[in-house]
Amino acid sequence: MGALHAGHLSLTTQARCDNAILAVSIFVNPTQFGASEDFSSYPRSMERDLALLEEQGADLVFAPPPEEVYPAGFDTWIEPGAVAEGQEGEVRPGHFRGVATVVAKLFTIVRPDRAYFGQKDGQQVAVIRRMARDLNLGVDVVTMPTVREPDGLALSSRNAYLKPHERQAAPVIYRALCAAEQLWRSGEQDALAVLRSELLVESVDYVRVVDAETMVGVDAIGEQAAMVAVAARVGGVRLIDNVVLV
Ligand SMILES: Nc1ncnc2c1ncn2[C@@H]1O[C@H](COP(=O)(O)OP(=O)(O)OP(=O)(O)O)[C@@H](O)[C@H]1O
Ligand SMILES: CC(C)(CO)[C@@H](O)C(=O)[O-]
Ligand code: BAL
Repeated sequence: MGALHAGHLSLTTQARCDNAILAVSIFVNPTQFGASEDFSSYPRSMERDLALLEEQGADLVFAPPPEEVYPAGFDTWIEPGAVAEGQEGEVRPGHFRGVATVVAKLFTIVRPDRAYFGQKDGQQVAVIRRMARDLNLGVDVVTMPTVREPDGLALSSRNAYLKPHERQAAPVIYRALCAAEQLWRSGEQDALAVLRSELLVESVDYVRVVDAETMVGVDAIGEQAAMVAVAARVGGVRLIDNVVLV
């Protein structure tokens, strides 16, 4: 969505390496924001973003105005299924409908062979993978690892909202996820026990152990990869993060 940081640039660097042509979209998509969310205040830095993408060797930047993506009378939506019901989908009703619809439009306009998304938004990439498969979109969805600050905080455009003391507190989210991962590595299969470990961070919207592909909650962590997902408010800022247990 723009306000580029090293997390975004990890996607463009990999895409640049894998493909002859690199297209990047910068679009703060109004339909994935709830009425009381931060659409109008969301960080925007188009000139800086364009300079960074030029450095990255992008061939094309698609940065349409909202009315080009949603002209008057626009009224067709993609409604993802169960994969979008929990976690972010539960706290942000309609969010994944907006994400799926705009990503389907971007895929249709740009017609990429491969599309790159970050694991930081773990449910988002699961929703997009499911959509690409279910609708035979012919796009190979590539997931890139979460890029972090040295203290573990996942890079996010919304980190810019953190006040200094909140920025200091925010790495607790990743520390808690690491503690859960360690508990699992030490042989704990009980998903609830993993959850209980240390995931009592600031003000928690949710903390879940889900199947990493379907996003459906699991009781025991078995053969299938599981994702421990957290959304928490640090001060006024809502942050998400996750680790995958494989
Ligand atoms: N720290 C990160 N590591 C890897 N990929 C990331 C990271 N942060 C964002 N991305 C990915 O970059 C793409 C664009 O994300 P987006 O523009 O929403 O950025 P963001 O920084 O996650 O914003 P916000 O957290 O404010 O929603 C998404 O695929 C997202 O998962
Ligand atoms: C997938 C996406 C481009 C849809 O607007 C956005 O949610 C993002 O940048 O993560
Ligand atoms: N990075 C996911 C986009 C959003 O929070 O709306």
